[in-house]
Amino acid sequence: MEKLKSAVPDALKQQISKSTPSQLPSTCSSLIHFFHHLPQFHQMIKDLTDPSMALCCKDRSAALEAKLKGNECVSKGEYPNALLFYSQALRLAPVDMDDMEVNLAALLYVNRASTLQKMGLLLECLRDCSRALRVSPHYAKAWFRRGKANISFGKFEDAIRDLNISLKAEISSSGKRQIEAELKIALDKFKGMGSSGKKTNQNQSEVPDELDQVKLQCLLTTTKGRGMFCVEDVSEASLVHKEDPYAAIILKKCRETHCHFCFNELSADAISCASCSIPLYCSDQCQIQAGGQKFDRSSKSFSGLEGLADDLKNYMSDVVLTGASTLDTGHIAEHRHECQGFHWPLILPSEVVLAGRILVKVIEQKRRTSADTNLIGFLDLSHNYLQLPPENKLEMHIYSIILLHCLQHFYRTELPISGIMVSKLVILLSQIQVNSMAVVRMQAPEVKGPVYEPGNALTSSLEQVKVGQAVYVAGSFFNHSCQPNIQAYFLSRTLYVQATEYILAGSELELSYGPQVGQWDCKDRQRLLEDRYSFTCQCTGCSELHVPDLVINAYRCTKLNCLGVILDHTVTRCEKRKLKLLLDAPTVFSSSPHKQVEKLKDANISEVARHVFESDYKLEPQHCLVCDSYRDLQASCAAISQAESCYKRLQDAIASNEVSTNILLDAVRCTDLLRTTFHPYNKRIAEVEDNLAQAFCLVGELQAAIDHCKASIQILEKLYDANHVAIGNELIKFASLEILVGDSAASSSISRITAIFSRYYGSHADDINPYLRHLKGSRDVDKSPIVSR
Ligand SMILES: C[S@@+](CC[C@H](N)C(=O)[O-])C[C@H]1O[C@@H](n2cnc3c(N)ncnc32)[C@H](O)[C@@H]1O
Repeated sequence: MEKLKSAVPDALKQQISKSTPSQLPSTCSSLIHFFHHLPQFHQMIKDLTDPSMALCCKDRSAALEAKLKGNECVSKGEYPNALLFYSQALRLAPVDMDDMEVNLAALLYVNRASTLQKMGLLLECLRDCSRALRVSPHYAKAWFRRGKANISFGKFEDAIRDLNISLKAEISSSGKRQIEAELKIALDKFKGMGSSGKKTNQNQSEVPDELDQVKLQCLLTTTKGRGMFCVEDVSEASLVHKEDPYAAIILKKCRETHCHFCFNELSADAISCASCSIPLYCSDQCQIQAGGQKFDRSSKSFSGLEGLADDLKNYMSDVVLTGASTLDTGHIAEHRHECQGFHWPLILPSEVVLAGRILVKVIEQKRRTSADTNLIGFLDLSHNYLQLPPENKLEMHIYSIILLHCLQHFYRTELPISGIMVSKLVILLSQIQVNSMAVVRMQAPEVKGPVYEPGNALTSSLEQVKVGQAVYVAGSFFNHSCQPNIQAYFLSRTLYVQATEYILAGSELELSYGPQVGQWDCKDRQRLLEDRYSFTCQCTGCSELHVPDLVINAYRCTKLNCLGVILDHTVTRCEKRKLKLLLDAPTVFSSSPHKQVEKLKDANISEVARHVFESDYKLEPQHCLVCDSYRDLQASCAAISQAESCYKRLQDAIASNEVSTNILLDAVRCTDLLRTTFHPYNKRIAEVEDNLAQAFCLVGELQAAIDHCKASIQILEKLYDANHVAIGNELIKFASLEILVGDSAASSSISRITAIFSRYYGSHADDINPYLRHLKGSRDVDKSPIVSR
């Protein structure tokens, strides 16, 4: 990329850096023309699209090597390693490898199934047996393994059928003897169990999602372009929107750990694409929907075994043909055009590959509806092309031309390489920047046992991890607010949007694109939104004076018992801008400064910044906003920086689980300094209290841990609404500690957490945050305290 960039002549670079959307067809044409005569460019496209050079090819000898390693691990009893090697072999095995006694894929599935069974993963074992049978329906060992798995499952009727088919398919007499012995076990158990061993319905009943009848309208706003509004009142905690992505892609860092279709964590029996070694899926269903090819030849060539009774023949075809369907799922196969021995999807950035998926979907949809194939205007979404830095504009041009060349290897003449087409891709890339959402999962903490056992207290913060990136068409019309009234979350790759408060008819529904009031101060939120999305936030949280923005980074007044805030220059500048906005055009905003004081009396704004409204709206840095006392912030910062190095030592000690008494005592001492320098509601104090709670928990001083955790929550309650999810997350740690000391108050903490999480995630709260289920489970267990209070 860097080489291509530097090869572009300066004059063309200049043109591109200054280009507007309407000039794009011309700048794109010029760059196409330049690359057309550049051998380096053609070499790059060849490298990305030549199947003989692809890194993603199947590899017979590597598959066999991995299989051998798997076998060695099994013989040493190293089952988790064996699992890894068999999965790797399956990923690399060519689908039609029939030059061995048994098809290699079928053999590998059975080997993996037997390993899974040894690891106690019966469902996974059963699925792998069925996959082996879909490739090789007459494979006696696969039926045998399936029979054994069904015995372990207690499904004796199925086990008897599996073993009878295995017996018919097996040719060696020693093999037959082994099967007969297993069959006897199954028959005995079936008789012994009576009806409880009868076939059970494996399908888990799924609770349908209830989408409340919330009517939404997309309307033009005065400051933020289009936005989503509700037509009627929306009650708190109701689901207002649910949508599957137009296109989605897994992030590179999650390729080996998460399903490439649904983005859930991969199961032990993950499956791979039949034609390339890149995507991994958690289930056959995900693989079908993604459009990758399956190890599945049975539907074409299935024939029952000679002399088999009719009911066994039917059973056999049920097992072999289930999941083999090439049923139209309604999904556009998002992997198919990336799976022809090309390895560009592996190399290009995720958002470029995502743009390819969107373009392909547009083409396929137009094909299905026989619409005009002139692909003018892919998606009607906003973009930020004009605001992009020059460097990004050039990169987008180059990537769009590369992507189009790569896609041409699949679509040939259907995708002409023209200035117009490339310009549309450039716009698509900037639409993706503004509109795509990060699909996130709550990182589940490793919980090895009940919460009331030491070591299972959750004192570190729950982290959200980004697993995918997706574009939702209607979801793209929700604007951002730093004080959102809705929350977005994801199950599988589906977007859910839920109201977190009562919303009056005609109001705008706004979610947070990341930053929120209480999390960062106004200038930091604005900076992030400018950098990432190229807009200046116009939300109410960034337009009105309020307590969290005033206190979050504030210093303490030097006068005893005064709660007024002292601000530094940067925060003062930002708050002054808000004040000026209000004074210049109070009618644009919901309330005038005076009214705001009235409105915010409950929120104690006068307690921390009365002066602003009493003395001509004066806001001076380094002076208390209640009593005007002066604080030398340079000296305060110098003192705080010493304390910070002490906290750094504490954090390192927590990370390595080596908290010494000295480090802990130093940190406690420094916290006293922090409390005399920072405003009592300053977020840094909350963070430090949280660290101290974690450290005290690690050294087993649970009461001290509880006290510090509580102190942290009390500060957060000044920064966020009391029912905010950030408080819920902290309360999880608090309840976890309460349980550990046997405090019966844990029960009410858990009730509060449950209420908060239902407000944000409705009936999906436990799925979104698995630790919550764990915590709730503990409430029902009567345990005496491990440490008495
Ligand atoms: C995902 S789109 C939302 C829909 C968009 N308003 C439209 O007309 O298509 C994001 C874009 O909306 C605008 N936007 C969203 N929230 C905003 C806010 N709080 N302040 C200003 N502009 C905002 C920005 O232009 C941003 O790039």
